[in-house]
Amino acid sequence: MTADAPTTISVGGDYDVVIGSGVLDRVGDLLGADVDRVLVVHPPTLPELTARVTSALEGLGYAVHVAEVPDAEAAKTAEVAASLWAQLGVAGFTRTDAVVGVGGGTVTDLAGFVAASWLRGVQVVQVPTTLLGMVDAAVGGKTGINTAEGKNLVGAFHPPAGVLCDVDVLATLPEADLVAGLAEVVKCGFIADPVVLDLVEDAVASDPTAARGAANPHLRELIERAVRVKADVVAADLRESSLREILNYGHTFGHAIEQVEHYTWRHGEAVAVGMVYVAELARLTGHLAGPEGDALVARHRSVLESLGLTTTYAAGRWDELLTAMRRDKKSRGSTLRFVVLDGLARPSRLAGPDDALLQAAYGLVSRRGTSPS
Ligand SMILES: NC(=O)c1ccc[n+]([C@@H]2O[C@H](COP(=O)([O-])OP(=O)(O)OC[C@H]3O[C@@H](n4cnc5c(N)ncnc54)[C@H](O)[C@@H]3O)[C@@H](O)[C@H]2O)c1
Ligand SMILES: O=C(O)C(=O)C[C@@H](O)[C@H](O)[C@H](O)COP(=O)(O)O
Ligand SMILES: [Zn+2]
Repeated sequence: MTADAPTTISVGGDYDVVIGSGVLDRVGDLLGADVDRVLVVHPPTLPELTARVTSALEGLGYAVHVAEVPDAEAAKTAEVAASLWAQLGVAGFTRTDAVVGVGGGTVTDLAGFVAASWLRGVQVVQVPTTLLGMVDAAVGGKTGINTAEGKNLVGAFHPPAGVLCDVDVLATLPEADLVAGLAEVVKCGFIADPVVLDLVEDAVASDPTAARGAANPHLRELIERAVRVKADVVAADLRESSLREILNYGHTFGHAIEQVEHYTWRHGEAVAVGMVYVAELARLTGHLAGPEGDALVARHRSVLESLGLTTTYAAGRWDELLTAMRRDKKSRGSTLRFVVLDGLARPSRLAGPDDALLQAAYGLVSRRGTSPS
């Protein structure tokens, strides 16, 4: 692999994810024909990257409109979505116009949802600027916003026209955000591609500090491997009828933490605890058994903790967590469902486990205090 040459990963032949160094100005290449107007949705934190994308598009002759949205999870609300619909309406966006999301997963989720719902669907090009956005949120067409009752409860499946990942932009990403993105990368290792785990462990062994940042020697390969895992899964099952659920590994408990903590935890931080929770649940329910099962649960803790991720959560919150978990999209009626592992890269499902086992798994990840770091 040449680090400098862009890599293009096709998602089922429908669209491309372009991963490269210094590729940000190529955003126009991903827009389809006939586009006149473009709405660039961005957070307040990225003025320079937004200006680069905007001027690249203006240079190609597009009528560019910009929409600054609140940072992080505060962007994923009905009020913010409604403000963007108003802006599209005033500017006269038609079905041949486009939305471009520039930012982390919160921005690409919002931009994708607004594109999915405007005129029942206009194209969206995603320009993720966080590791988590590149390896997960911007790819695959899950778009959405939160409601007071929970995470991502309103949304649509709306695949992008293209995804542009310029790895150079990760140089300014705070370490905690990069590490949160690594949690989703590690997820791909446990559910589908164990080489990901080997690469993370190798990076930590050679330089634990570098491993947590843009200097991680395997970062480009990790991004590409995680995108391939996601691309293969969503190409086979866009609407999550079955296979796609594996990408939700660790999310039942993780989303519950995010909600209970009022989104003060990063998504990846919550998913890290969620993966340890569900690994313990798999052991308690016999999905993971014997010395191999024990070793796999221990590997969850060791890989995630070696990156500086917390693998425990405050005790005494069970009722709130359970209420939030019941709203998980994998639930069917009153039956809670989890993605569990039967072994490394052998995902399976667990439906309706005993409340006592659910709570016992919580006991195994519980501690005093609430902060993820
Ligand atoms: N749709 C999906 O399939 C999917 C998958 C995974 C996660 N998600 C969603 O993604 C969201 C989390 O995304 P996230 O972790 O990217 O968080 P985020 O969007 O909040 O970004 C994290 C922080 O990094 C800042 N930032 C972004 N790019 C930067 C850069 N290059 N340099 C410096 N700062 C930068 C942002 O301003 C923000 O403060 C959650 O809402 C989660 O539910 C969606
Ligand atoms: O793409 C998917 O499918 C995933 O589940 C990826 C997750 O990492 C992501 O956080 C997703 O937004 C969760 O979706 P939800 O359906 O549980 O809201
Ligand atoms: Zn996620």
